[in-house]
Amino acid sequence: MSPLLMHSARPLSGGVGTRGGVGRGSRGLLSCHRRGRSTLQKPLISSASASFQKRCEVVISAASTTSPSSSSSAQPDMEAVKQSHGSIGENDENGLMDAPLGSITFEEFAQYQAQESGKSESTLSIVVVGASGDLAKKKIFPALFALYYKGYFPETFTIYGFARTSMDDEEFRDLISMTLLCRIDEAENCGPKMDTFLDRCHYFSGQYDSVQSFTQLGAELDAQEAMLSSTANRIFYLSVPPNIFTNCAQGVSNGASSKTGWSRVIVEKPFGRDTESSRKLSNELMECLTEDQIYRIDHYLAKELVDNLTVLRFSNLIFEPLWNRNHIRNVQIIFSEDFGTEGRGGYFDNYGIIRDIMQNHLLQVLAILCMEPPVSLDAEHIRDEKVKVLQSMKPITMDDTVIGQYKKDRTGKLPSYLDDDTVPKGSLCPTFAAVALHIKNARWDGVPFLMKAGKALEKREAQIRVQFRHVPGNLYQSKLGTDLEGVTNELVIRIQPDEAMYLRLNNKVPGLGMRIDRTKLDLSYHQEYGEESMSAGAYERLILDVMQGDKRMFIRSDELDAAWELFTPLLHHLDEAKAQPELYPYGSRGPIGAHYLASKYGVRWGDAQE
Ligand SMILES: NC(=O)C1=CN([C@@H]2O[C@H](COP(=O)(O)OP(=O)(O)OC[C@H]3O[C@@H](n4cnc5c(N)ncnc54)[C@H](OP(=O)(O)O)[C@@H]3O)[C@@H](O)[C@H]2O)C=CC1
Ligand SMILES: O=C1O[C@H](COP(=O)(O)O)[C@@H](O)[C@H](O)[C@H]1O
Repeated sequence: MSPLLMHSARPLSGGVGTRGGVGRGSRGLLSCHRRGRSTLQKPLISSASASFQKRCEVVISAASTTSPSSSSSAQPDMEAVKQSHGSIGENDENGLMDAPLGSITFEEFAQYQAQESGKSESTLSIVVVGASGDLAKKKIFPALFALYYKGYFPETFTIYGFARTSMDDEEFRDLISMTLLCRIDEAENCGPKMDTFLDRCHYFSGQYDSVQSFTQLGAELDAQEAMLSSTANRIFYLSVPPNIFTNCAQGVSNGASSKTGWSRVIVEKPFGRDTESSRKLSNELMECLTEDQIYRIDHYLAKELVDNLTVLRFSNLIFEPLWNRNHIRNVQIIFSEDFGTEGRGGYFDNYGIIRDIMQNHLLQVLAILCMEPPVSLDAEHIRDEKVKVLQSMKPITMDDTVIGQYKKDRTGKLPSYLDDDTVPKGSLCPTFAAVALHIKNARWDGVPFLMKAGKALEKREAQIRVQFRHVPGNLYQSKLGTDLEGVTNELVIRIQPDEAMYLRLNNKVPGLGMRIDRTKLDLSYHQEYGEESMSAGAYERLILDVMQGDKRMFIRSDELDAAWELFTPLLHHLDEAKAQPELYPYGSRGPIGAHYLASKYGVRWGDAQE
């Protein structure tokens, strides 16, 4: 049998609209996957299948009487496919070898058919690798659904979950449907949209270190996509533990990347444990992917108020002239969570709070806050400026570092870090850290950047506080008291919760006499923009950016390297010295050492004063 016949016969023998017969497990290549829920996918696939079947029959009958190259029926088809795909048999844009000239794959044929039937918009497939995991359930699938709900997906799209766990499509849909939400308006068509979305979700059980698994997945994707468009773009979201990133990237590159469009790979954090391991990981990824294809996620960059930092700084006249050592006394970047590492102790103990939060999320915030104005808003220009900030930072000293670990709360009801069964006995892993950072450049020389991050603290909060210098020769000094540093202007950017920006200033209390009050110019996002304004989650924003190829909010390899170069000596020193963390009670404000660190710079933590 000619290759043409072999390829063409596959879907026909699998049967249209059945589950089974083709590919893996219980799914058929052209299966409709629905039991009473589908509204959209079924007719689309059915009509594509019928038309496909008709075209195959023409080719098959022609091929069975004459050779494809001499067949009057088959010849125009082959030519048209060749024209629409360039030269079949040569390397395509992903460097993959296709079928030899003279044969035609089923996918190529179906692509041609899709093109013929007018489906010119490219289709998008998103594969979540590690789909059975915590992040996938909590963040990724809800974000994908929200994007679909809001109309950001192309008309045709396919979602695949990939993991080792054995599940069929229905079980997978049941699993992810638990966390899908209509955040905007529960009443507005949420149920039907959810059903349609779930219809497009499929599951593939495979091994992360098996190129064969990825090749099979690739073949399933080829088949799905071929019904929808002649151009298929693919996003692979690696939501797996970091030791499997490389295997997955190899699998994607060698077995599952798109043959007709782009393939992009989202890599979750952590990117290594230190400079060396991060470089190793980067090199391994670069062996199978190009930098262009890699999207290293830092979801803090997509938080609304972090995204707004460049707007605040570069579209308002009033801040930029003050944004330097002459006017700013110190900057604080604060992260706290009111829960411990419960359930994630195994992961966390290998990393600790500095690697988990500071080296990435908080340092990224600092880089945007301190960078020079970029040449443009282009991702490369912004990342160029961020790298310069990171490369201008002084090494962190132990004198400028405090580490802590939570113990039981005062009542003894809330557990200590060490009470977690997944944490090794006697672990010294810090769940809290505070550091003072310094930038050696003309703008920031002498300004301390105080950063602290902790788990199991009194509240969940992330904020930036820019404390300005006092007014020289202040005419109102007698009214303001002796602590002039305590009544300076302060710009507070509350990243979460209850997103807000406010400026602390001194103001006359209305009425007779002269009393001065420290008050706020307050922009509460909730009040100003309403609840809907905050409905876009960080993961939605990031996935949309990957769809659009916008890398502004993703970490470039040199940025990553500079971030590790800053923290690695400190991290190694803490490990080698077996530094003892200061214990603090669960639910408290953290170790007292953090307050001493701030006072060394004549500063008080702003969050402690509210
Ligand atoms: N969860 C969170 O809140 C956050 C997570 N991240 C990062 O996202 C990624 C995914 O996180 P999360 O979903 O929590 O991770 P999980 O531990 O839940 O792992 C995801 C999936 O990977 C597979 N897996 C787990 N351990 C192993 C292993 N040792 N060997 C092979 N496969 C394994 C499992 O799927 P199966 O067994 O079915 O193959 C699991 O469902 C990680 O890199 C994490 O650091 C980043 C920020 C927050
Ligand atoms: O990356 C991480 O972030 C979360 C905090 O993210 P948020 O968006 O909820 O503020 C943190 O809990 C986790 O330990 C860390 O890995």
